[in-house]
Amino acid sequence: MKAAKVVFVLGGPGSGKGTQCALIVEHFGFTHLSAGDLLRAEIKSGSQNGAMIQSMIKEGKIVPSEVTVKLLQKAMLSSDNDKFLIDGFPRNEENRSAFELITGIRPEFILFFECSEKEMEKRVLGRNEGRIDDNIETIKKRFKVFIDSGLPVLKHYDSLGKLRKINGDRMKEEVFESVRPLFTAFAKKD
Ligand SMILES: Nc1ncnc2c1ncn2[C@@H]1O[C@H](COP(=O)(O)OP(=O)(O)OP(=O)(O)O)[C@@H](O)[C@H]1O
Ligand SMILES: Nc1ccn([C@@H]2O[C@H](COP(=O)(O)O)[C@@H](O)[C@H]2O)c(=O)n1
Repeated sequence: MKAAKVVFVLGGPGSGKGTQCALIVEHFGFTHLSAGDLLRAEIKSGSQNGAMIQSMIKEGKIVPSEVTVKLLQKAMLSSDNDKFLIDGFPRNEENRSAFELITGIRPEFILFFECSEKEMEKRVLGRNEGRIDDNIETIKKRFKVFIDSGLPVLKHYDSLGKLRKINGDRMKEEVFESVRPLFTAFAKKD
């Protein structure tokens, strides 16, 4: 597992992480692992953690790291690929340290989409995927959790010189033109 190359993809709810990950997969052959999608699949699977995860997501809270890291680790181990985009993770310092401790992996870099709350709110409310957390009450809670728990993670990686900030407040094609050079450089290095 230590040979795996990981890029963490972060940003507030609706900043466009999943959308840009799909484009990176298409152009650069990464495997996309969304922590949120893995947690939602765990609810659907009837796992004994399902009820707890559902209630945390409904409240916009962060699920205990052990649960999320195990899901990520399982997905990575069952993949043939060695390049992963881990989307929506780490959401707090506990997520970060648990991942490093359990997997022994340090990320190559962190892709961070900066976007205004007004734009993120508009996008999430317009998403129409039937998510239990895409309502104005939960969105406000998710914004607060992002500021309180997510910013310290970004500061940590910034101090290591690993943070790559992208203006996510533009059309998705324009955003991707800022993302592309980071992965072109990474592919050359590889
Ligand atoms: N640059 C963009 N401009 C306009 N709409 C966008 C843009 N990027 C994504 N969207 C739309 O906004 C919504 C949220 O995007 P997406 O799911 O990629 O965000 P996210 O950061 O992964 O959100 P979350 O963390 O809540 O899962 C989707 O409906 C998507 O189609
Ligand atoms: N590392 C994470 C990621 C997500 N969650 C929970 O899932 C919700 C939805 O996440 P998205 O990335 O799909 O927006 C999020 O609000 C958390 O409740 C988590 O606990 N830990």
